[in-house]
Amino acid sequence: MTIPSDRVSGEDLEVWASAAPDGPVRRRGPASSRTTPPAGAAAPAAGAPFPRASSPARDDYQGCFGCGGDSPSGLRIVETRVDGTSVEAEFAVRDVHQGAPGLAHGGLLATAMDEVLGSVAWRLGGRYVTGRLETDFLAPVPVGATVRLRAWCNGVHGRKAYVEGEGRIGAPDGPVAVRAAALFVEVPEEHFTKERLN
Ligand SMILES: CCCCCCCC(=O)SCCNC(=O)CCNC(=O)[C@H](O)C(C)(C)COP(=O)(O)OP(=O)(O)OC[C@H]1O[C@@H](n2cnc3c(N)ncnc32)[C@H](O)[C@@H]1OP(=O)(O)O
Repeated sequence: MTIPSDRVSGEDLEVWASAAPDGPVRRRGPASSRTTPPAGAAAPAAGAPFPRASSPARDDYQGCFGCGGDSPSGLRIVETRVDGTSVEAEFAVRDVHQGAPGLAHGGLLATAMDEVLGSVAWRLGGRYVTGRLETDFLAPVPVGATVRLRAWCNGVHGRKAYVEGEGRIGAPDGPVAVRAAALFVEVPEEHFTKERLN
């Protein structure tokens, strides 16, 4: 078997400078250039409130798999703290979220990151959709665990918002299980109506 030359080893775990509220975070390699703000991107002012106090996408629709209360097997993510630079949220991993027996499915952890990163994007003031989502899975998450999520914006450039976040097991300072960096793209209202089939 040929091992790909770009395979990431444990030694490649590096400190990646970011606007994380607690300073640089550790990733398996840097976020790609597609999720890193370009030179000239507007950086959110430290400590300033988000332009939008809440996210209409969350408040107005309970059918969302990530945050809605009407989705029986949904993640039911609840936001626990919002300040000018970050959003914190959490959800409990249930049996219906399993991949391997007793462990959360990775795709659902990516969904959770999409949700909390998206909440940050919507608080920037526009209507945003995920264009690209990069996810690092760092530790398995057992069923029954609470995943503590946190996300923040690294910069805005035109229609593009660069958002990053992490999910920790059990407590806000618990082991990091998942990290994500994403590019959100601002879209007009018609985006949400023109493709609807019913
Ligand atoms: C509280 C709310 C929580 C919500 C959480 C959930 C969020 C979601 O999951 S949204 C659903 C999943 N996402 C989608 O369905 C989006 C589907 N994709 C689309 O509609 C389009 O491809 C869309 C809107 C992303 C971009 O299309 P379009 O509007 O034509 O813009 P386009 O010109 O292609 O791209 C705009 C810019 O973004 C860049 N871009 C777009 N996609 C990507 C990508 N995947 N990677 C890198 N750059 C990208 C383009 O290069 C372009 O950059 P520049 O302005 O510098 O030239």
